Amino acid sequence: MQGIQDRALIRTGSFIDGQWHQAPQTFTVTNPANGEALAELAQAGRAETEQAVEAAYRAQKAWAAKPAAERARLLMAWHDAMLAAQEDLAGMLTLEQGKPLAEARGEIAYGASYVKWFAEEAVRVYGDTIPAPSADKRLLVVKQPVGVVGSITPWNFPNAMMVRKAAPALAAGCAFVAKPASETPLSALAVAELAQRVGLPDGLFNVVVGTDSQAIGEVLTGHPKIRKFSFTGSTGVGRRLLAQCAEGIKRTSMELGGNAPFIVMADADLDAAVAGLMASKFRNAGQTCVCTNRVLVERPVYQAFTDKLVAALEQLTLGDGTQEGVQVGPLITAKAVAKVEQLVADSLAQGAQLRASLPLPSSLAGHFCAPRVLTEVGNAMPIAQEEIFGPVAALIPFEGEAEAIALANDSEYGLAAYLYSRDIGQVFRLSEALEYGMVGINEGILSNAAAPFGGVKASGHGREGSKYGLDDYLDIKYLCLGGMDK
Ligand SMILES: NC(=O)c1ccc[n+]([C@@H]2O[C@H](COP(=O)([O-])OP(=O)(O)OC[C@H]3O[C@@H](n4cnc5c(N)ncnc54)[C@H](O)[C@@H]3O)[C@@H](O)[C@H]2O)c1
Ligand SMILES: O=C[C@H](O)CS(=O)(=O)O
Repeated sequence: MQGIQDRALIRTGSFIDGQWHQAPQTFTVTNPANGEALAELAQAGRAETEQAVEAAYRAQKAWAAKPAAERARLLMAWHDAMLAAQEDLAGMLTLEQGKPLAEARGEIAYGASYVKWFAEEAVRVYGDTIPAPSADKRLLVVKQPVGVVGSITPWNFPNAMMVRKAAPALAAGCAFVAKPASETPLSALAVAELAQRVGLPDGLFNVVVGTDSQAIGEVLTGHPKIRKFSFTGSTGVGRRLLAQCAEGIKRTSMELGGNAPFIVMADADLDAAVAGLMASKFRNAGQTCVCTNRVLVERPVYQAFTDKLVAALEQLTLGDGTQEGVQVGPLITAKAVAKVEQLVADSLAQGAQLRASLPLPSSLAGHFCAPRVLTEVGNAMPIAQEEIFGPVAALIPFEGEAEAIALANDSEYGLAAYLYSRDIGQVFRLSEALEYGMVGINEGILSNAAAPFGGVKASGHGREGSKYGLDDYLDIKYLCLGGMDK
C-alpha cells in the first residue's frame, strides 16, 4: 500500500485476545478508485468470533474494576496515538474506502474526538440516593457496565463508526468485539494496532474480520456472554440483527438508514442553503446516513435555488481521493453505482428531469458515479423513497409549511433533516413537526461528539456521543438497604 509510512499499521488478520490471527483462507481488499488489490486478509468466522467473545469476557471484569481515571488515561493515550497516526490512518482509509483525503483526515479526527469525549465522561458516571418511603430504608442507584459488547459497522466510515461505539463502551468499563465491513477492514485493524501499542489489556478490544458476516453476526447477536449489541448499517440488516438479539434479550443500539429531507423555505439565505446542501449531499460521494436525500424547495425560490445549485455542482472535482483537491471520489462498489443509476433511470421514466450532470472522465477506471441534479421529482418516486447513497440531488417543489412537513415526514426513516429559514417562528414550528432524530437548522453538517447522534422510526434507536451516549453501555442497579432504623 503506497504512502503509508508506519508499515506496522497495516494488519492483515483479526486481532483477538492480543494476538494477530493468521489463516490460509484469505479475502482481498480492493481500492474502489481503480479496482486494484490492496491487501490479502486472513479469513475469520464463527470459531474466531467465539474466541474473541471469550477473551473479552475474561478481560472485562478486571477492566471494569480499574478506577475510571485509569480507564480514562488509557483512552486518552489511544486518542493521542490516533491523532499522531492521522496521516497514515487517513491514507489507508482513502485507499480502501475511496473518500477524498481531506475527508479521511476529518474522519480520523472525528473518530478520535469520541475517544476524548468519553475519556472525559468516564470519570462522571454518577449514581443517586433517593429519599426513602420509610425510616427503615435507604435507597441507592449505581450504574455498572453492561459487560461484553458486540459491534458491527459499515464501510462508509470505516474508522469513525467503530470508534464511536468502542469509546463509550470502554469508558463505561465494557469489553468490545468488533466486526467491521469486509470491504474496509484495514482501518479498524490499524486502530487495534494502536490500542495494543498504548497498552489496552489483551482481550479488551477485539476486531474480527471476514466475509462470512452472517456467521460472525450470529455469534455477536446470539452468544450468551454478549450482553449488548451495537449496529450501524442498513435498516434491512438492522431489522434482521435486532431479531437475532431478541432471543437473548440483549441491550441494543441501532444506527440505521436515512432519507434526509433538505427543506428550503422562501425566506432562506439561498447562497447559505446551496453551500449547506453541497456539504450535506456530496460528502463521501453521497454515501453517508445523514446525506440529504430529498431537496424540498418552496416554489417562489425553486428556480433561483436550482440555478445556484447547478452552478455549484459544476465546480465539483471528481476523481481518485488520493489526489489533493478531489472533492468527490468513487462509490464503494460497482453494485452501488448500479443501484444509484437504477434509481435515476426509474425516476426519469416517471417524469423527473435531468437538470445537470458532471461528465465522467474516461480516465477514471473505478466505481465512479456522475454528480447530478434531478428536478420535478415526485415524493413517491424511487429516488425520493429509497436511500440514494450516491451523488444525486433530487429536487421537489412545494407550497407552504404544511406541505413541507407532509413531504418531509412521508418516509419510514427518521434520522437527519435539514431546514433553511430565517423566520424563528417558522424554524420552531417546522423543527418540532419533523419526525427525525436530528435537525440541522441553516446548517448542513450536524455531527460532533458533543451531540446525541441517532434516529427514530426505521432509522433505529440509541444515541452515540453526547452526555447521553454512555447510558447505552451502562446498566442501572437499585440498592435497597433495610433495617436502617435499628
Ligand atoms: N445511522 C447511522 O449512524 C449510519 C451510519 C453509517 C451508515 N449507515 C447506514 O448503513 C448503510 C450503508 O452501509 P452498508 O452498505 O455497509 O450496510 P449493511 O447493512 O449492508 O452492512 C453493515 C454491516 O453489516 C454487516 N452485515 C451485512 N449483513 C449481515 C448479516 N446478515 N449478519 C451480520 N452482519 C451483516 C456488513 O458486513 C457490514 O459490516 C446505509 O443504509 C446507511 O444509511 C447508518
Ligand atoms: O454515515 C453515517 C455517519 O454517521 C455520518 S457522520 O459523519 O456521523 O455525520
